[in-house]
Amino acid sequence: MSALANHPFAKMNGIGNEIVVLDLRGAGHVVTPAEARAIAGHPRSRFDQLMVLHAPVTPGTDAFMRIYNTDGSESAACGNGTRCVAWHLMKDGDRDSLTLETSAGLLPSTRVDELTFTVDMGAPRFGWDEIPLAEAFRDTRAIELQIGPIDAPILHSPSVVNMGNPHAIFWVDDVKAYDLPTIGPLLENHPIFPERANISLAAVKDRRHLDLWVWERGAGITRACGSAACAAAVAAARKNLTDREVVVSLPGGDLTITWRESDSHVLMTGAVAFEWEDRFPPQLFAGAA
Ligand SMILES: N[C@@H](CCC[C@H](N)C(=O)O)C(=O)O
Repeated sequence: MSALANHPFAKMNGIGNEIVVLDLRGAGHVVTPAEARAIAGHPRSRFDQLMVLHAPVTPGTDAFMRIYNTDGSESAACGNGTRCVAWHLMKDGDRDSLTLETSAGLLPSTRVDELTFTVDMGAPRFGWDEIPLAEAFRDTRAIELQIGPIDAPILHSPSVVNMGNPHAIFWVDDVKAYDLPTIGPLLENHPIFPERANISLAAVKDRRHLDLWVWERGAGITRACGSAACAAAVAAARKNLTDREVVVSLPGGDLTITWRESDSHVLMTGAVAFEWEDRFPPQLFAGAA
């Protein structure tokens, strides 16, 4: 029988980004891509990201997280899921801060109020080989990439940012004027992105406000993506379109993003919601190794 049979999980969301939190600290089991897909396929445990907690690796941290997309692939960053994990680990105690870790680094997380958390998402990276891109670009504020007819591109010149995961941000006037469900997978899998990419459409409303719509690598259209909000905020500030603190409005709600001058770290603040707790039915994993 699978180690996950009858295991409890929490269904949550971070401004509409669907999250399942699975606490495997001490269990010694690593979720396989097939198990992640099986969990995503059940209505009670449907997710955009599955946040799996393992025993801490770095001394002084509280948990190491593995993050799975709907298609079973892994990511090293998920802003909305990290806030959900922070809630899960702080809900019954008297602590107001903790530090989580992924393969991309440490994520200090602080409670603002009962359902609002700030996560230090670390420093963005802008080198073409850090995104990563398949070929060298000197200026990652606007790379030479376009889709559509050569003389009348539909989308072109995205900014690219690594926030622990790869992001491309296309600048538009109205995020809903484009068919992102069709365009998103073409760009996610474009050969310029050897590890695929999360694809955002961003509209600058004023120097302190962005609209954002995201096609997520491995998950598709979601109601919110925290790392994309961070990536878009720093990309906009790098182009001097906005200040270093902005509100990013996504279909599921707002995140406040601050790109701190002192150490270049990006702070993401937003709400989480608890939906339910349940246990995985044993038959869910039949055939999923
Ligand atoms: N929704 C997340 C990002 C999830 C990871 C992404 N799909 C990837 O593969 O990098 C967020 O809130 O940051």
